[in-house]
Amino acid sequence: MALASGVRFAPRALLRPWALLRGTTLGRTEPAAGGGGDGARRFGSQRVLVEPDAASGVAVMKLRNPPVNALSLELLTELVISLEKLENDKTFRGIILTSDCPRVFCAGLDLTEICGRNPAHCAEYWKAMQELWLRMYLSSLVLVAAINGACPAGGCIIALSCDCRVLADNPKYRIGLNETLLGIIAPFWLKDTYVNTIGHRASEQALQLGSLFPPAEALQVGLVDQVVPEDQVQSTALSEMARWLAVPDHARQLTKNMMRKATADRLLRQRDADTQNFVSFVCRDSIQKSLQAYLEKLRQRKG
Ligand SMILES: CCCCC/C=C\C/C=C\CCC/C=C/C(=O)SCCNC(=O)CCNC(=O)[C@H](O)C(C)(C)COP(=O)(O)OP(=O)(O)OC[C@H]1O[C@@H](n2cnc3c(N)ncnc32)[C@H](O)[C@@H]1OP(=O)(O)O
Repeated sequence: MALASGVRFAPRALLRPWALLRGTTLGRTEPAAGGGGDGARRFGSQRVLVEPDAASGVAVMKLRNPPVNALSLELLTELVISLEKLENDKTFRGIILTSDCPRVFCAGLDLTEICGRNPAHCAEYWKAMQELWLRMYLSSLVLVAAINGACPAGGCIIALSCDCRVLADNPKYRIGLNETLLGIIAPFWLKDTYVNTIGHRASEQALQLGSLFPPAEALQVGLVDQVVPEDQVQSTALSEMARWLAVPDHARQLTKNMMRKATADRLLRQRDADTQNFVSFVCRDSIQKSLQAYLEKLRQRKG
């Protein structure tokens, strides 16, 4: 998206996301329940529901990839497209990102995308993950995460790439980077994002231990900005949004860029190497075995 200064803020898509979406309903516009004019029309895709409010310049973007909003390739792609659509529409200044699935904000990487898949698929998947993070982390819009459910690993990545996080006060809604407990490692750009948010020492501990923080601890460590009763998450996210939108866009955007560019540039400089590392790492037999065992444990845990 172009800034007043002419600086291009978010990187252009290096993927061709449209190719994945043939036959889906992306771009369809339908009236919101009880809605009338353009400002109340929904658009979106199969897995991302967008409720735009032109009057306030704020859109609510809901993840709806049941049962747990695992980040499938399709969900990643649809998120990038929906974000780009709102960024290109000058009506919008902010997005509230939340979940349409009960009790889960986002379960992180869709493990079925990297278990038993060939290296080419894993590479395509990881590039889509990088793309979403880059776009969200550098978005010129204000992004507020209204976290209304569990938020582990890749879910936490999504939340961390927003400007502000509001978490529902439910002890089951834990947030953090638990990768080590699955036998995998957070990539450097995710580690950097963690450090930027909660500091070096807290990240060092939390990353090694794979800590998933319950709400009070997440607030204490600075992983989220507010913890509120579940029925107040949306209204609090809107109040936060108003606070951020009270600042002139150009000043806020340039400041955001100043704070985040170095972290994003580090990935942009070594995107291919990061992809190769990811692929060779997750395709190792030992890693495949631990991911399979973890998935199996998740499946058996049911009921
Ligand atoms: C030295 C070189 C280094 C190079 C480094 C390079 C790269 C680094 C490599 C990797 C970095 C990756 C970074 C990110 C990683 C991730 O995100 S991994 C995913 C982590 N996610 C989790 O651990 C969460 C797992 N899920 C849960 O804990 C729970 O499901 C829940 C989210 C708390 C929700 O609980 P509940 O409502 O009770 O739902 P169920 O557990 O019953 O689950 C319902 C079904 O959903 C399936 N499922 C859950 N999570 C996932 C998932 N992440 N992927 C795919 N599927 C998932 C679950 O199996 C159930 O399926 P069935 O209905 O039984 O079929």
